[in-house]
Amino acid sequence: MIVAVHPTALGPAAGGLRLWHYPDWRDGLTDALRLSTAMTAKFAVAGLPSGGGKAVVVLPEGTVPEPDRRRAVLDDVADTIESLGGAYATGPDVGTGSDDMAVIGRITPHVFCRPAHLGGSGDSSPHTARRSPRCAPSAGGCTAPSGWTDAGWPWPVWVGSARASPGCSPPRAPP
Ligand SMILES: NC(=O)c1ccc[n+]([C@@H]2O[C@H](COP(=O)([O-])OP(=O)(O)OC[C@H]3O[C@@H](n4cnc5c(N)ncnc54)[C@H](O)[C@@H]3O)[C@@H](O)[C@H]2O)c1
Ligand SMILES: CC(C)[C@H](N)C(=O)O
Repeated sequence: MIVAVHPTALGPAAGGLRLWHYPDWRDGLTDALRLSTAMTAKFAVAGLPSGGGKAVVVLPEGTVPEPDRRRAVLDDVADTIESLGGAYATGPDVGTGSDDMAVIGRITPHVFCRPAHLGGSGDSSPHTARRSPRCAPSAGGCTAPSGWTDAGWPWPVWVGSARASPGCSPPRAPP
């Protein structure tokens, strides 16, 4: 398990927990460092007083942990986060979701996106899915064409459990 805390100058670090397969644990380390840096940029763009962070649990290729084992792993993650005393808070990411945050939240308060019925902010994936089509042109190095809307995407976008509405008309090519 790797927890990467980028800067905390503006506030405690936050970023999701990635539970994913890597050929080697060092690949997970590289991912955690890369993604924590990206979280810093995301918070800066949003004007939020947080630093970037990321947690990665490296699963061996081709393995799927049994429920008991998965639960034990989440407990270990929670213990580690709790030991950091609030310097880092986690949330969902690839391989984890709100229910996993509920498990972590039994051990540490430094977790977000727990299910709404437990008092958390709920699943972040619908919001992410809805906005992803808008971000895609920027990520590709071009700007969105004028008239681009959240619905202006010709194929469904999945993030976690959520699906963004497929577009009613295909986006035009960027100028
Ligand atoms: N879930 C959220 O609330 C949230 C919020 C912000 C950003 N994100 C970002 O959205 C992206 C997707 O996250 P998610 O929550 O949908 O994860 P998820 O675990 O629900 O889904 C990830 C999917 O990607 C597939 N995948 C992983 N590695 C792949 C590869 N190398 N090639 C092809 N497919 C691969 C997996 O099989 C899985 O179907 C991530 O980059 C995550 O950081 C998620
Ligand atoms: C929930 C949030 C931290 C998300 N995983 C992200 O990468 O932005």
